[in-house]
Amino acid sequence: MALQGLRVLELAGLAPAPLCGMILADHGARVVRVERPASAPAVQGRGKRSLALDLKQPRGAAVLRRLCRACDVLIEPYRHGVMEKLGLGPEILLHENPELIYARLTGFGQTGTYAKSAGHDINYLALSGVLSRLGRKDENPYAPLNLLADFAGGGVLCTMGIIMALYERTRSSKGQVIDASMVEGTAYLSSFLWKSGILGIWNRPRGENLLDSGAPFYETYKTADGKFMAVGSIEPQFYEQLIKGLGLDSSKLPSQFSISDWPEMKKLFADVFSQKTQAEWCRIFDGTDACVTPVLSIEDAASHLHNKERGSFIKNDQEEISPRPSPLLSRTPATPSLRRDPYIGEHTEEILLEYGFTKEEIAKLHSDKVIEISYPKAKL
Ligand SMILES: C[C@H](CCC[C@@H](C)[C@H]1CC[C@H]2[C@@H]3[C@H](O)C[C@@H]4C[C@H](O)CC[C@]4(C)[C@H]3C[C@H](O)[C@]12C)C(=O)SCCNC(=O)CCNC(=O)[C@H](O)C(C)(C)COP(=O)(O)OP(=O)(O)OC[C@H]1O[C@@H](n2cnc3c(N)ncnc32)[C@H](O)[C@@H]1OP(=O)(O)O
Repeated sequence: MALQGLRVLELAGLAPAPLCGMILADHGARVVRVERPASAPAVQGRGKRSLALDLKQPRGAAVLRRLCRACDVLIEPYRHGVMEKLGLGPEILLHENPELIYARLTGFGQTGTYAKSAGHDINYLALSGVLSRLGRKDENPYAPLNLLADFAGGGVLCTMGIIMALYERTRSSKGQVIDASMVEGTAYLSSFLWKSGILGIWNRPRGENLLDSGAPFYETYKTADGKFMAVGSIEPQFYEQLIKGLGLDSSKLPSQFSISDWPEMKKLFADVFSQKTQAEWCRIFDGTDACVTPVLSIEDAASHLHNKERGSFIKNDQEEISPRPSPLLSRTPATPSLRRDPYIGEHTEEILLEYGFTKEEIAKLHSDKVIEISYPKAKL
């Protein structure tokens, strides 16, 4: 795997940092999740091991410093100032390990008025400018779950930063600090919104444009069985196939880009789509270039023929289904762990031994409650 041998410490965070760590683990990195003792169970722990360590105790922070001397990447997801307060700021850790990649994944970044403020995906999305463009006509802006800022602008772009820093390190033998702000990450991945002004596709109010549910040919429609179809027939040659599949006569319809007719066209399409089930529409549109696909549920996505053929989803030893790592690397593909996510502190001892702690040191840290060791219950 591409990241075989890479040592990563991921300090436990809510959503974005765990995705970042999981991507690295899927590609072979040895990711240790450093968790607060007695904390809530983590998610997105695929392929990781868990170390329960109390960083609030000076000896706990000292343990982390020692681990950082021997690792490649540290991912920290706390507000600016938290790591410094613990004596674990980048100046100290990079001084002790100049090759360390110190990735700071926060909402507002390390500087600026909001740097120390609490926030969540919706706040970062709002401050990036992107939220103002999301939503339907005459409705309030709408955040698409916590996918855009937390995961795309946060977890994924932070992973990219780490990979770029690792690549640069092969030349310089030097680590560096990554300031991954989810506000900026969200804006950056949405560069199209800023850089496509010349196309004139965003100059109407929210929900009245080509790609924001304004156009009848870029929309979802309810089917007779209460499911939905997604329509993305933008180009005229594909739109023509949509009209054909719907059984309509294009000579009797307004032209595709007659914006004033869009609301009426939507009503027409909605009426037609409501007359057949999702399966019936799939039989009509599958194999055509109409750009019409079923809106699958999270549960159904894995069993769709196309996704099955590609093995796009995997099942772990608990029968839990999740997406396979993407993209696919031809020579060094990711081979994600199929084991369940770790319990908090399940690997504390194993990890500390691996990083050079003695059994006596571990026992002392344990009896002083600096670390927590939990053993998985045996299956009887
Ligand atoms: C929309 C998403 C978030 C969705 C997450 C949800 C899935 C979950 C959120 C709440 C969960 C529920 C809740 O916990 C209640 C139940 C608990 C139960 O066990 C399970 C069911 C629950 C219902 C549970 C269910 C789900 O899990 C939830 C619904 C996001 O947007 S995520 C992105 C958030 N933003 C960021 O990550 C940006 C950077 N971070 C921050 O800005 C802040 O961390 C944040 C997120 C605002 C939180 O602020 P907070 O004050 O809590 O933390 P920090 O200021 O960063 O400081 C961290 C403190 O923790 C200390 N610490 C850290 N590690 C250790 C350690 N190993 N040992 C000891 N102490 C540690 C650190 O020293 C800091 O202490 P101080 O505050 O004293 O300095």
